[in-house]
Amino acid sequence: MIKIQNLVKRYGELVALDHVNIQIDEGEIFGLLGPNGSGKTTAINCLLSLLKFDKGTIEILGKEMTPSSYDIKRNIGIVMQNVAVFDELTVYENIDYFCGLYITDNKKRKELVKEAINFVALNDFIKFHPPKLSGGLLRRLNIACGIAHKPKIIILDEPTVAVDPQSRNKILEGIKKLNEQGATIIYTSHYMEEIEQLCSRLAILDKGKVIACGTKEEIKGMISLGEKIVVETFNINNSHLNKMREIPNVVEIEHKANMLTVKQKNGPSNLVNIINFITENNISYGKIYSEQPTLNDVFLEITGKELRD
Ligand SMILES: Nc1ncnc2c1ncn2[C@@H]1O[C@H](COP(=O)(O)OP(=O)(O)OP(=O)(O)O)[C@@H](O)[C@H]1O
Repeated sequence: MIKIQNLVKRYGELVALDHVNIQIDEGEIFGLLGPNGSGKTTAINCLLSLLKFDKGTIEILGKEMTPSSYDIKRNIGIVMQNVAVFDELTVYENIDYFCGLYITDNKKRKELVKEAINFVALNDFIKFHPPKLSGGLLRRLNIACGIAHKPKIIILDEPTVAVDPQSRNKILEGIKKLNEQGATIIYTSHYMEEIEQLCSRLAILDKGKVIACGTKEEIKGMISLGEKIVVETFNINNSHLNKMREIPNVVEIEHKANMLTVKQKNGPSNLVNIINFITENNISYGKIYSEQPTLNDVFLEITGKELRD
């Protein structure tokens, strides 16, 4: 569906995209994850030919994307980071206007607008003007305007920023539904939980570079951290902690407020080893559980900093 090769974009001295390679297949929900300023919006704007870039090629639906590729653009729905609707038009009129840019048949457009309104659950607000809507409802209107014409590719640039949890869930459910109906989705976010929940594959961007790309499992497999074992303990001392560091696969130990976190490399009996140590040393414990690495752990191990620094 989309092939980005060796994309370089500079703003003066700043290299905003540094030889980015990404391929997105039909039917995927592809996540672009990265901290603020990592280049997500720049990548989207290059993809849409809204920005000129310095080097590289972009193909969409098998053809080179250029500013005048209207046949390709007709197949793309875009939901920008900043809400872009007309305050003078009602909810209904806004969706009808954006849909009308692509669909000229009045009857068909009416059906599509109705469908989009149902889809984002704005039925009770169709006569409202945007300034009267809450932040979450406004974002839902923005989405309806971007998707009403049923495009093959839908690009959403951080659509849940500053949205209440209820609207956020509705937006995420809606994106899954659009994908089930056949749309290929590109979703940018700096929330790793959303990307984990939604996306089949993802690329992690940092300072304009793709530092990891693949399925969640592939990306988590790139790092040495296998799992984190967390134990609620009450009488553990420094001598115990030092001995635990010698248990096979243990790479890091932290003990804070009665919670012991043991980071381990992949291994067959990590949890058993920790439980055995605790019981053999008469350490009293409450909860004990094992956590798989998160995308933040991947980011931390590769870049040395937290995703949300
Ligand atoms: N028009 C511009 N002129 C100069 N620098 C820019 C311009 N637009 C973006 N940048 C810089 O390019 C880098 C990438 O910005 P971009 O907006 O693409 O990142 P982002 O990952 O989308 O961030 P955010 O999550 O904050 O939207 C940042 O360092 C930003 O300051």
